[in-house]
Amino acid sequence: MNTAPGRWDGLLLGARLATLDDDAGGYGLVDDGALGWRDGRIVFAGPAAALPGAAADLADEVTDAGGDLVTPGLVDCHTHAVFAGDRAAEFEQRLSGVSYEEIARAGGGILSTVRATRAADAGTLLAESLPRARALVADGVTTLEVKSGYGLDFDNERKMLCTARRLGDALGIPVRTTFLGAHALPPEFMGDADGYIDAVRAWLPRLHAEGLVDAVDAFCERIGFSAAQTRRVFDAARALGLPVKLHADQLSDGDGAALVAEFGGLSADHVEHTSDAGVRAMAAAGTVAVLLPGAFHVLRETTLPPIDAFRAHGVPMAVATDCNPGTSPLLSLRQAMQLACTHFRLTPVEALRGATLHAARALGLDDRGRLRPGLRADFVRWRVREPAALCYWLGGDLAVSVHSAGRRVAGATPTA
Ligand SMILES: N=CN[C@@H](CCC(=O)O)C(=O)O
Ligand SMILES: [Zn+2]
Repeated sequence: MNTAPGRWDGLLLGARLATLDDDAGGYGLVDDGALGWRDGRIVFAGPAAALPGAAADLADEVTDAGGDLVTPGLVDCHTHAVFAGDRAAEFEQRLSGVSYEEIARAGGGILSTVRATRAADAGTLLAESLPRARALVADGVTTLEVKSGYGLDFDNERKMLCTARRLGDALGIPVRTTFLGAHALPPEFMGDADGYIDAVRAWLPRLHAEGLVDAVDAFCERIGFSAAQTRRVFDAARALGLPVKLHADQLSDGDGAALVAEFGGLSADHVEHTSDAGVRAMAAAGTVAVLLPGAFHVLRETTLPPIDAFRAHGVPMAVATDCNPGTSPLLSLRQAMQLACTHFRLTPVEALRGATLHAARALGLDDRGRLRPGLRADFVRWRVREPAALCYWLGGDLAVSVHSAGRRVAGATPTA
């Protein structure tokens, strides 16, 4: 039953609900739908005709959605949205023919953002990061993951993770923090990657003790860290009971997907070069494939992730922005969904499920990503009717209002 005792905080009527609460992989569409919530949780999601009483008797605030599409709030499950500076000059350099790997090997790339992020004080870092996070929320994001990885020493990794938490407080949405100490080798450890991994392993319990770490990640790649080094980071995470995820097989097949699956990881991210064996390992472990078409697009990659194999083996596919200053300066998860459709040939329903329930799963969260009684009242009212329109428009201002735990965090007032 959808009903619950007591008055609800809010009720949206006349909505075209895409509940995504459909085990067959559909939109779970409900025309002339109603969505009710109380104390931050959904209490009703279904046909208005099935409401247990007159709207005015049920809820304190009743809004007519006028036929607008209403979806679960979007979940951006892979970002590096906290950083200082930008890399526009590097973009220009890459367009003239220099590759991302060449720039990285010459001390640019990630390390140039490390220099800028280390130089920024906490207030500056927050001030620079907030507009990016605000843009993501304005386009429908109600849960945001943010990684560290541009500090690469204890104090600066801590500064990044604290800033990520402050972003959530400022915007009124949950922010999930991922410790990515093993993102790049900082200059002070040049020639001693194993020594750096020792340091990362030592920082992790201290950061975790402060409640700053929800998951642990690494960049397993020829310009990042080896499988053996990644394994040592994962061992440290496991010792603390922390879940792992991995930047896996982005530029080459390094067996990253199989490695993170071996640790029962939440997700393998990028996965352009993942082998069939890697896909099978992910399927067996229940590891989500996080697709990052923004980085694929900006780097003008040509090797597609094994989408058909993920489908065939039932590996859930999430879609995220990978918002970062180097490979994916992307400030809209809807735009990432669009790129996932055009570049990776996801269907619009796969893209929407990928940016909601599968993304939630990639963060280990099962209380959001669908419109269902009992789950968080995270939802977006859009000024379109067709769910496919979310992937169809390139840019634009489509969100009428964005709600986190029932509270409006972006867009017009609920009655607008
Ligand atoms: N691949 C590694 N990390 C980021 C890029 C970070 C950067 O270039 O600053 C990514 O997910 O694409
Ligand atoms: Zn990333």
